[in-house]
Amino acid sequence: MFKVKSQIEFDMAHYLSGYDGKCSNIHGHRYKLIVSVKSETLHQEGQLRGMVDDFGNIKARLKEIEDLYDHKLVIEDNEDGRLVAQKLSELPNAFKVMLVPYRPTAEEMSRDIFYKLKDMGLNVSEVELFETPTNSCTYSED
Ligand SMILES: Nc1nc2c(c(=O)[nH]1)N=C([C@H](O)[C@H](O)COP(=O)(O)OP(=O)(O)OP(=O)(O)O)CN2
Ligand SMILES: [Zn+2]
Repeated sequence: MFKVKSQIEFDMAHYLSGYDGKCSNIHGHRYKLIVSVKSETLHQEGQLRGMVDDFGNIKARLKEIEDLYDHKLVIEDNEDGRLVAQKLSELPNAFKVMLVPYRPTAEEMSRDIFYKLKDMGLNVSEVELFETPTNSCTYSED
C-alpha cells in the first residue's frame, strides 16, 4: 500500500456551544491539515506514471478546503449558535460566519473534511487536523 501525504494550513475562529471553560469564548486557531491519499498500485502510464496521484492535484483539492474555512468564524447550527450568528450579523462588520451541523471540534471537522475530500474524488486514507501545534485529531476508516 502506498500513502502520499500533503498538508495545508488555514486560520479559523470557532465557537464551542455549551463548552464550560476558557474555550467558551469565540477564539481562533492556525489549523494544520495533513491528508493521506492511498493506493495499492501506481499509475502505469502518462503524466501520473509512478504516482499514486499528482501532489499538485491533491494540493488543489486542499486549497478548496482552505478557501472554505480560511478566516471564517465557524458556529454550530443550533439554537445557541444561531443566536450568536444573528447578533453578529446585526453589526456593520460583515463577519464571515459559517454554520455547521455539529460542534466544530477537531474531531467533527476532521471527519467532515475527510468526506469532503472523498466527494472531490480523492482516495483519502486519513485526515489529521491540528487545532494547535500539540493537539490534533485523526479520522480514518481503515
Ligand atoms: N477533544 C477535544 N478537546 C478540545 C477541543 C477539541 O476540538 N477536541 N477543542 C478545544 C478548544 O478549541 C481549545 O481551543 C483548544 O484547547 P486547549 O487544550 O486549551 O489548547 P491550548 O493549546 O490553547 O492549551 P493551553 O495549554 O492552555 O495553551 C478544547 N478541547
Ligand atoms: Zn478552539
